[in-house]
Amino acid sequence: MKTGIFSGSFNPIHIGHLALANYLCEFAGLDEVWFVVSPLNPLKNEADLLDNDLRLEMVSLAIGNYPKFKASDFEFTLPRPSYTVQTLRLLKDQYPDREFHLIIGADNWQQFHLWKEYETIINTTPILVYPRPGYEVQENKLPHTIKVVKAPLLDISSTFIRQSLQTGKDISFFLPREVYQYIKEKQLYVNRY
Ligand SMILES: Nc1ncnc2c1ncn2[C@@H]1O[C@H](COP(=O)(O)OP(=O)(O)OP(=O)(O)O)[C@@H](O)[C@H]1O
Ligand SMILES: O=C(O)c1ccc[n+]([C@@H]2O[C@H](COP(=O)([O-])O)[C@@H](O)[C@H]2O)c1
Repeated sequence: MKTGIFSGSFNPIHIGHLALANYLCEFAGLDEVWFVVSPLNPLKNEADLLDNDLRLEMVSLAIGNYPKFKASDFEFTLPRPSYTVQTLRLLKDQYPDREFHLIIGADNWQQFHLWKEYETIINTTPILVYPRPGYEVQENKLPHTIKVVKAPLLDISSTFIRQSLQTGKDISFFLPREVYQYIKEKQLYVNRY
């Protein structure tokens, strides 16, 4: 079983994340993708981060009943900040029947040398890098465990979503309908950022 680990802040999840994960399952050989919601990215500021449970709930709403996706709270009980090397270690211990592949965007790949024990991750886990406009990946210099995914590019970010919501834009087509409704009902991302 090839399982993609897509860990992230997902603050909130948007169609860019979902389309990429969908592509990886249907066209790039993954059997499933787990969206692992991170309590705290070690390199990000906590100030603009919504509660873990709210972000997880939005991921659950977003994936609906597509059988290859799973919303995961695996990192909720781990120490903070959320170090991926530790997450992968524990995942491999607890799910020895799975072959884990780490999914990251090119923005994260550019900063990968700042990640805790990044060399261990490179040596022990295949990585799928998703190109993002503005973040160049030099494919000819990559270690053999790292593959660049030729998925269609959707140049949107959670930052764009948060800022648009805060300024009152109707961006309902950038998020799954259920997530957009949830954000509106709970009035998330209104008075912050
Ligand atoms: N449009 C996108 N399509 C596919 N993957 C994305 C996209 N945006 C971000 N990612 C990747 O998804 C993972 C989780 O991203 P994250 O939750 O930080 O989203 P983000 O949109 O980059 O958020 P923010 O703008 O708050 O930094 C990261 O590896 C990131 O590179
Ligand atoms: O392990 C690290 O040192 C590390 C450094 C930066 C980011 N990460 C992880 O990378 C994932 C993507 O983060 P984000 O905020 O871009 O969605 C998230 O799961 C973070 O915990 C991990």
